[in-house]
Amino acid sequence: MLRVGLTGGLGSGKSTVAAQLRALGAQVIEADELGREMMEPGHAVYDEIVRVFGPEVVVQDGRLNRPRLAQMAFGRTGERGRLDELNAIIHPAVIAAQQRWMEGVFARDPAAVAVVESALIFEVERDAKARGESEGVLADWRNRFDHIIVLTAPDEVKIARYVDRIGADPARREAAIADARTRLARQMPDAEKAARADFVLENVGDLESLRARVCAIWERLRAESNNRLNSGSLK
Ligand SMILES: CC(C)(COP(=O)(O)OP(=O)(O)OC[C@H]1O[C@@H](n2cnc3c(N)ncnc32)[C@H](O)[C@@H]1O)[C@@H](O)C(=O)NCCC(=O)NCCS
Ligand SMILES: Nc1ncnc2c1ncn2[C@@H]1O[C@H](COP(=O)(O)OP(=O)(O)OP(=O)(O)O)[C@@H](O)[C@H]1O
Repeated sequence: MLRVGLTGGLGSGKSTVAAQLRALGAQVIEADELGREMMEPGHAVYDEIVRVFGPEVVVQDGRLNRPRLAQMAFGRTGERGRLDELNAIIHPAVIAAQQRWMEGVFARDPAAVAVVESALIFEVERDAKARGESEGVLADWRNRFDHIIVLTAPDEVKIARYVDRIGADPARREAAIADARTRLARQMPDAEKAARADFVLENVGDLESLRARVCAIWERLRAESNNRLNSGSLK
């Protein structure tokens, strides 16, 4: 068994690499997906968001108004926003769900390589400490992962990819770029992420070059997982 974190800033290529790893045989989960599930009506996280942010973040069908919540969380230009409050509600639940998912994967397949894709592996701990929470599930990402893969790219490349991916129409492009910059500003710079990584993938070339480097990393991860199983050194 091997627990791998796949991280990188917005638009760095995490989902792309996650899909490549999945095709090679990794078990992969996306933190964003877990977060989205928990933000659906019927979940405690949803209830807490509505309690803290008020009924204005709910639309008619009872689901959350994500653009409104994003505006409140990240703030309008020049405002601080309320992201810390939102993170404090969502992050502990998402990390706990990641842990449960990994336990399930390894129970089914002790040789599995389990990959958690998340933009915020390092930020979760940094932001929890800033809130004064130095104990608990968020405390140390090193306890949760055996290896970390970090994707990097210049901010302008990341922003362009993000804006293209969300399909912002030309009239909304400037606003989408500003939104991307606001989000990036709340993420750890690439150099700090890379300094904590076991594998750094600079994603500035074409997809084929990325895939070749992902394959090489995959071979090492798979071999290590098998070696651990064979030597009985399950953590
Ligand atoms: C504010 C919300 C409602 C905006 O939703 P929206 O659909 O517009 O964006 P989405 O969730 O798809 O995120 C898009 C990108 O924004 C960036 N981003 C999202 N949350 C954060 C955050 N807390 N800090 C920094 N960057 C973030 C990431 O790069 C992410 O890939 C949502 O992002 C959210 O609830 N964020 C806080 C919880 C969180 O950390 N989620 C991400 C991992 S669980
Ligand atoms: N090397 C590359 N060459 C060309 N396009 C790429 C490359 N890497 C990623 N992309 C494209 O850039 C966009 C963003 O990539 P992806 O969704 O994988 O990033 P992400 O880190 O998961 O983003 P987000 O944080 O916004 O969810 C996608 O449309 C993807 O197809």
